Amino acid sequence: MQVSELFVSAPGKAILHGEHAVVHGKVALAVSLNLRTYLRLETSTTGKVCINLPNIDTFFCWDVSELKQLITYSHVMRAVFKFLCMKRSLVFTLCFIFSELPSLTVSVWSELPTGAGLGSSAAYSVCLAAALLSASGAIPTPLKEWDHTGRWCQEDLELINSWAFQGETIIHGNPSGVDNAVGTWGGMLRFLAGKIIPLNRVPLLRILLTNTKVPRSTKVLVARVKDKINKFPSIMTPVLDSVDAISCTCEKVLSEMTCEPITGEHYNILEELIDINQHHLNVMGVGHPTLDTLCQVTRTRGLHSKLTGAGGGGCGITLLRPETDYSVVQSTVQDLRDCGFDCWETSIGGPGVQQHSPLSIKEESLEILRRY
Ligand SMILES: Nc1ncnc2c1ncn2[C@@H]1O[C@H](COP(=O)(O)OP(=O)(O)OP(=O)(O)O)[C@@H](O)[C@H]1O
Ligand SMILES: C[C@@](O)(CCO)CC(=O)[O-]
Ligand SMILES: [Mg+2]
Repeated sequence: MQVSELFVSAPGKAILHGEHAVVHGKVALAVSLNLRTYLRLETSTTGKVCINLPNIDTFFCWDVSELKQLITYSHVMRAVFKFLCMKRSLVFTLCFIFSELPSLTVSVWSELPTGAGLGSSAAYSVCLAAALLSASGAIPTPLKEWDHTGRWCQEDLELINSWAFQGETIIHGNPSGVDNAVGTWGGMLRFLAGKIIPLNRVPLLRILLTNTKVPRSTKVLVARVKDKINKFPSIMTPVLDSVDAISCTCEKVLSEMTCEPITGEHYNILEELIDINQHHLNVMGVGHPTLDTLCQVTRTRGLHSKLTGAGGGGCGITLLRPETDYSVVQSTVQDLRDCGFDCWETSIGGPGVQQHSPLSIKEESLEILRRY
């Protein structure tokens, strides 16, 4: 073990276009949010592995000897997978990253709503991968003495991303990898079949985020879409192809907006793409009455919305034009809050996974992380 106390964080994400279709090899455009998950890892001599997840009211503590027995008892892979069902990704990661099971405490605290479409599972998996890889010495800790945050080099980020993908596989079943890629690299990405292209030339977008607060599981929704594709392949394939074309058109428009004067027509196209994609997502069976309400309410204010992430409730995004007046945003937010939703204007493009000094973490988050 290389460290005694380590803090890392990773951002959540919003998918502009391509959710679900991306699982089936189509393009997705996704962007990091300035809402993050924080993780504290502390090595100890207690002979225990403890994990504290206050966001989901889950607290575990196991004797290292108990975990060791389980690992050597049967075939390693089988044991690990049996484990996973009960004890989630931590043990999985521990078994493979460390040659000796270490004694440590991991605490996670997130600003993201859990299970709401903003990539909370990926941010969690990215943090866990980065912290455990660093603690084991597989990658260095990038924080310099005089800095408050540190970022890993490209090669280390690739390793973190690949482990985070394993975490997502446990939580999601069949993830595309787009969420953990955004959690790892941050910024805006084009994602296609595991290929990640950072989009550096994109305009500053104003986005309203709405959480319908309807709980849902990405795993269940991804499986639902797969069933539908298997049942109606000739009907669903064109829908997925159309979503792919929407992502590509959106990417082209965003790129044009950085090299020519932004016009109303650019925004008209972005809005139409949002509307069409929302219809497609309903066709895939991942809509929800609350998401319909979101679209209707924002439409009465001249704004366009779609679900983001896996759908079935959770969060939606609303595109704001640069000229959208503050009073319009305020009234829309109020209308949506009156529907029982959480709603806020958000900034996008936060940095990917990073290591922190305690000084760079908000006091209240630090207090929660050190409480256990
Ligand atoms: N802060 C956290 N602490 C512990 N577990 C978490 C945390 N955040 C996410 N998780 C795990 O991720 C699960 C939610 O993942 P899920 O993929 O369904 O939703 P999401 O990632 O928020 O949305 P989407 O995948 O649509 O972006 C939770 O049930 C929990 O197992
Ligand atoms: C629904 C989905 O496309 C996005 C979830 O944020 C699933 C995935 O890509 O793994
Ligand atoms: Mg998820």
